[in-house]
Amino acid sequence: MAILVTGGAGYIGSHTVAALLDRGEDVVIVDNLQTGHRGALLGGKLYEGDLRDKELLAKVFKENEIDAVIHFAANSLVGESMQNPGKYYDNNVFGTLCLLEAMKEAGVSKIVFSSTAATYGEPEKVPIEEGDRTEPTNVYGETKLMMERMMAWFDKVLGIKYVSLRYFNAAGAHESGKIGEDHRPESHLIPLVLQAALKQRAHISVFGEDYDTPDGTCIRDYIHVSDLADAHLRAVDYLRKGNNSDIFNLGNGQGFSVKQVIETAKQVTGLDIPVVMEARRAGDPAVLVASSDKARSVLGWTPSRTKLEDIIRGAWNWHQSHPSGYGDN
Ligand SMILES: O=c1ccn([C@@H]2O[C@H](COP(=O)(O)OP(=O)(O)O[C@H]3O[C@H](CO)[C@H](O)[C@H](O)[C@H]3O)[C@@H](O)[C@H]2O)c(=O)[nH]1
Repeated sequence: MAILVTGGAGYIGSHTVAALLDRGEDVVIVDNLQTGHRGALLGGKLYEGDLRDKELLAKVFKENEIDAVIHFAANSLVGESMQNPGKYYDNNVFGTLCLLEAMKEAGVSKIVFSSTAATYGEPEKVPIEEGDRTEPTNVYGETKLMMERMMAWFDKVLGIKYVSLRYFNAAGAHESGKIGEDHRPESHLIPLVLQAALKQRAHISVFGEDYDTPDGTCIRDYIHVSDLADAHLRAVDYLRKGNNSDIFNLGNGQGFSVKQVIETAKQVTGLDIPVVMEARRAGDPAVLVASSDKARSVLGWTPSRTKLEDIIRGAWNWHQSHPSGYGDN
């Protein structure tokens, strides 16, 4: 039996594919390679194409004995979603509908879903727990919440079981040094800081130092991408054992400020990183930190790469050895 990974050539998808291959799973990937990279795949059988292509999906389910799906394929840029909402409803929401319909047709009843802390919006308290209010403040978070709700109804009506994993700030790179983070354009803090260290950009901008936090900059929960990958494998096992659908936060449980990230990057790289203070970025909550107690107790998940310094060192190794990311692919 194989596991279908949609969006498997993306950042978190490719690390999950690597972890699945490591434990000997058969892996089938569907990726349209719009934001993913062929070079990020360390193995598996790739179908290059889009979830909204119903014929392609029918062919994938026909040609492979798929037992479970891990669903990453989506657009995930908050800023872009606020400029082009239709793109997010189409690719994320309609794409997920096509996938669930294809699963129904093929009789596949297990799906692990890549969700986000952006489903909560401005948190009502910190650390955030799964039962807390979900009121997204951007279209990206809204579409992910809609996708979760769609899965809940496909479970109630058709018995398709899901595990939704709400990640906080994915960071770091694979221990092998072969795969890492390559977004174009890059908008995430750690890769941007490291690109500034490599002199690929003139400086790192800090978006706001007047937040209600100890040093005035935003606090986020940075979680290693390989720890995230491990949680997906545990979620597949959880569903294979016949458990019920559920939602889990995935984070370190520890927050670091933008200034702490930059200081740590300076130490790890031993390089000067020019910093420019700028205005707040729209829609950034001051503090986002996860309670991952539920994932720990129910899935037995324990993140093992929790030191910010180690997370940044892994990312630095990747950036140094791949200064142009995956190059043209
Ligand atoms: O050049 C930059 C880039 C980011 N930041 C700051 O660094 C922090 C982290 O920003 P990222 O863009 O790296 O990450 P976000 O917290 O905005 O977003 C992440 O978490 C979101 C959930 O809240 C979504 O899941 C999203 O996809 C994911 O990247 C924020 O306070 C941001 O303002 C800067 O100061 N300068």
